[in-house]
Amino acid sequence: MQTKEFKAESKRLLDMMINSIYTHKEIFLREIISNASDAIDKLYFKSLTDTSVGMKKSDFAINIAIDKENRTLTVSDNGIGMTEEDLENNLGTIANSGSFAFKKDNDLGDDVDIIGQFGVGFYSTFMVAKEVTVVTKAFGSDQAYKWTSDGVEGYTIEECDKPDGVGTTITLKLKDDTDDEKYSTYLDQYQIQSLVKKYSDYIRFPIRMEVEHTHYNEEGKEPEVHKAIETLNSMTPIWKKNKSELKDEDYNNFYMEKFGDYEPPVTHIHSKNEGVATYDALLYIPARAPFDYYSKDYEKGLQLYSSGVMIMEKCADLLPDWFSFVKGVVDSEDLSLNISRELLQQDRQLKIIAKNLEKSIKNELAKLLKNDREKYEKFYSVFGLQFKFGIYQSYGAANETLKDLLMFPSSFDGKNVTLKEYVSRMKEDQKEIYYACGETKERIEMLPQLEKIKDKGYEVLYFTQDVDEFAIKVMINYDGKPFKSISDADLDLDTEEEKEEAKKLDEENKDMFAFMQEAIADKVKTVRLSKKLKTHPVCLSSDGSITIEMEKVLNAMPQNDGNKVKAEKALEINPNHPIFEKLKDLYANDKDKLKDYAKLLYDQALLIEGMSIDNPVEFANLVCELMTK
Ligand SMILES: Nc1ncnc2c1ncn2[C@@H]1O[C@H](COP(=O)(O)OP(=O)(O)OP(=O)(O)O)[C@@H](O)[C@H]1O
Repeated sequence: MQTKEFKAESKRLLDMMINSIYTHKEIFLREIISNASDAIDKLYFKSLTDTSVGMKKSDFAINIAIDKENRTLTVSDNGIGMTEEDLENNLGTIANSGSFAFKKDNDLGDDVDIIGQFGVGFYSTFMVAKEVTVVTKAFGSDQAYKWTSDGVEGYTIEECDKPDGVGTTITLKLKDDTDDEKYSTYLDQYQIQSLVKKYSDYIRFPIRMEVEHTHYNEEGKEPEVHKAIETLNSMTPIWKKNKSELKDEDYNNFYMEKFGDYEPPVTHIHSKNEGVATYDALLYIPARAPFDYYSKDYEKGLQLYSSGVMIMEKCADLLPDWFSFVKGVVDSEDLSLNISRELLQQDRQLKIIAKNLEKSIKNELAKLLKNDREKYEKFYSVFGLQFKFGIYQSYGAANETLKDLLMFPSSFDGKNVTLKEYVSRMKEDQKEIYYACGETKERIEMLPQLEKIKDKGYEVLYFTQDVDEFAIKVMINYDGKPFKSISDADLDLDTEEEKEEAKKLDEENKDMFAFMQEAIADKVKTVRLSKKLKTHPVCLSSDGSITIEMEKVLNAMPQNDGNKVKAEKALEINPNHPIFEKLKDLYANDKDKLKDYAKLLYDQALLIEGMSIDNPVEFANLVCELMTK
């Protein structure tokens, strides 16, 4: 049996490389700058053991030059350079990475950081250039070579002069502009400056370019143009620095510049991790939500760097939805990059990093809540809603992370209370966590059911956001204490004696309640005596799993049009209110009128709950009738 090697049609392969790997043409600059940085790192590494290199770290640099007239963009480095053989092997062979081999063969240490690994990045230049020329002189060689290619037909190598010594100069002759693609954008100084900032800001050697500045003097006078060589990259990322070197101001300035916010963040988290996953992270909790935060246009994610090169602008997998407001950067050398560096391969490392980050964010927020309540509450008023959505949408998976970050206004003093605080001050005989739903605190305060429960000294959480009740239905309980709506049928507030009494009264008036229920049979399932009302005449309560508040929210959703959800409602009558005697009287003497009363009381109860009544005209007529009789 004979083993044969696969053959590749190199022209087609090159075409595929150039045109199908990358989605953004602009990354070509990142790729050639990364190559220049690798070449410098190689020579720098050599200089550590070989004095004949004769260069200090500060002598190394990458230079960019724009020539608008000739439509060329040039990137040069004073790195290790390439021999004729290197040119054949590295630029003439697709998927051969001299850099990867170098990394494998040498024990590089912390000071050298090789980026290249796939042996394809260089070919991305052909996305924007119709011809690429590489002039290079390898360290230790007297001869320089020129490699030229159009990226289609092949390449040529010839001897040449390179007066500026060891290193490599790559010149791209840009393609002609078309209607769809303006390649001349890469001849624009600002575009190049911004691409370097975007992708290569943390390349550890200076990237320099001659930059023009126009100065506008007095009116009427010609503006002056100044030219100067400037370093375009910041080189050391702030997250690589030691925390002790940095002040809050440094962190805040970096945040505002990088993420375009005009307000400093609430807080930052700077972590350096080694072990199962090695990474540096610098995260920020913003003080305000971007305008599109609560819309589907908002994209969550952290900026992802690998070896100082920006890989992804918004890596969504690094943040759970409930912390989608967090901004920041993660830098890791451990990631398995996809060949284009635009995507990650399914990565276990990434999952570990994401889990760690989630924990750090949670801990930081818990710390803020503990140490600076005012600041936390301000933050919570902006982003707290996201936690509730998080619990609801994750079907409870986020409970553990988020339960102690939640807070709700309290019936005690109207101030926010956490669930932990609520439980810690529950009355001795209290078994459940009470809550009441309504549009505003003020509306909830008016709910008739609230009175008796407050009299008992129990605290009630006020739910004013639509998602509140949905979220706690998913949570079911906190610390073993179940949540209970004050509109629930079985609010167990009475003593045994009171219960006995109520049962008797219910029994005695069974027929009357049944009669009333019949009058409003399409609206309520039961009419019964209330055990939770104190001074108010009536209230509604729900018997099934859908509460009245949920009915309100679900039916308000546009997609629910025509398919209305209905809570199983009960109309409850206060036996201590004079209306009860009146009802009994009507049941004995004027049953027709009792029917009207049932309708009116039901509508009243709806209004108190903040719901609209089905037939306002009928309601108004009935009231008028009563007034005029
Ligand atoms: N400026 C340069 N100086 C010296 N050698 C270079 C230079 N540019 C490219 N090379 C050599 O050419 C090889 C191929 O470069 P290419 O950009 O295609 O791939 P890479 O950088 O190795 O990997 P990746 O695809 O991950 O970027 C490099 O590994 C390096 O050996």
